[in-house]
Amino acid sequence: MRLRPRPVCKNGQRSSSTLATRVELGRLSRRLVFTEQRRRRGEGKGGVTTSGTATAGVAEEAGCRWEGADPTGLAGSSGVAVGFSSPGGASGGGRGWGRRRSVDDDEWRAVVVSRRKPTTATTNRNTQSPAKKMSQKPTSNGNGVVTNRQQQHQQPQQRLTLNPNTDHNPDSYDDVHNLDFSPLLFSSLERYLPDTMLNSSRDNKFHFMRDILTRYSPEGERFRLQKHKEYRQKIISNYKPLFKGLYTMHAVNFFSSSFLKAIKDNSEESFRSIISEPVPGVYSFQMLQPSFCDMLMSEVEHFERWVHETRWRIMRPSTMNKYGVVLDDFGMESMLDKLMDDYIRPMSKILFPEVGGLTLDSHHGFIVEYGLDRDVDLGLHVDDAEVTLNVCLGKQFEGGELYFRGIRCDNHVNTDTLPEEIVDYKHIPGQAILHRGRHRHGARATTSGNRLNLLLWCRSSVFRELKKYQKEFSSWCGECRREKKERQRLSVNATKQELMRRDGISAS
Ligand SMILES: O=C(O)CCC(=O)C(=O)O
Ligand SMILES: [Fe+2]
Repeated sequence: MRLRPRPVCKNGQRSSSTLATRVELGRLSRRLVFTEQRRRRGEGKGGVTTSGTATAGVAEEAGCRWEGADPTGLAGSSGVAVGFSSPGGASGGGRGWGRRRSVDDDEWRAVVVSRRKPTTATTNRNTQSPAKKMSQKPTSNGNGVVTNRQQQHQQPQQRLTLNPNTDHNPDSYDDVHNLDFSPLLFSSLERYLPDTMLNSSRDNKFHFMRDILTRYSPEGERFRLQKHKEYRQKIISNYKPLFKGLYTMHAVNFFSSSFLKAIKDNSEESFRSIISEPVPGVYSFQMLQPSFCDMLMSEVEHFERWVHETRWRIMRPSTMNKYGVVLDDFGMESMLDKLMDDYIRPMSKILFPEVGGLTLDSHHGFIVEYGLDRDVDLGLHVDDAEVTLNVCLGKQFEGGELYFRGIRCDNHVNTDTLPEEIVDYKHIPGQAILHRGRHRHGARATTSGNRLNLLLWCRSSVFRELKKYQKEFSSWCGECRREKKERQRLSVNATKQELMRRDGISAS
């Protein structure tokens, strides 16, 4: 009857330009600089430990869920989960949670599986990312001598300064894809560059900072990230999409007009005008056009056929899914990034501000497939996400209802469910739901036909970083709120008793 925390995965970082993010990244940069100073003084364990904390804070985490063979060859010898905790004690425990095979709703059995995802591998098939270009192309050093950039960027002393240069206006790295670290972290770190570097080219600064940051990311983790990146790139360069139009965002072809209008209006009122709340904290709205749903399902079928014919070994969305595919792995990552940035974040900002709804900056996008000849059901679990988008694509099916069991923080994920928290939701093709990842849920058996759903787990690295410092109480956790109320009740009672006792004393 217990869920165990699932260590989380790392992924590339998407930027968000909120003030909170900037402040937070500023703080992380300072921590990184401090650690760098300690490392130079020979204190601590050579950067790995604390650096992990600094970079882990801004690195996104992905719930890469595996089934069966591990195509990257990185799985533990048992073939089961390889758990990762972020270095520096910033363990992922409780951020992502085990998934789940359950016989009935009340059975909480978690399978702890996790895999680090690669960092933002770009999915653009034709263009090489600026980061890649930066790292590969030999360039002129300005004296007409062509040098290898790697050498060019190797500075005799790779040091950051202790105090930031607050007058310096940092460059933006938002357009540099394929980064292992957040573009914001680079902007933030720029103020700590030595004076000689401050006015150097963006390319130079980028390499200088990346070399420093890389020292803080453990080698094993970098290896895993690299392997996953290669895995993704291999698929993308071999698989020929059926519908190319699905791989870039074409909003008018994808979304229903009511959804488009609400997003365009971009106000609380416009969002509330299209949503209903079938379960408290779960928002439902018409989202996808039937033609888009059909195309996406055909694309998935086409991909699965290609996998079968080529005997390609792919990663399933999770250990609990024998079927289903990770859309990010075969070219849809940038389209889904856009879906999160331009459509889901604006809504989450209004609906889920307290769990990082306004700073969502990375995602894990996949398709789940249910039916008697596919996965049948899904046990009770929480997602490795701050906000989850779940859209039913079709086809015809019976069963497959979602059941919800209340929102819980890490500390309370296994606590009892109150009667009012027990609510079911029936999927309708084209219809989306948006809920907190920490809203405990599962799916009942699909008893006939096939059900395919699009899932987008959206994450906020800022929220995750901040959460580390706020372990005591989560305003959004049902159990935390109950405990707080109980504490207040006890305190009021104690005060009353004390007053009565004093009254009694003075009366005698
Ligand atoms: O089957 C569904 O609709 C829910 C899937 C889900 O919760 C998940 O994959 O995390
Ligand atoms: Fe889920």
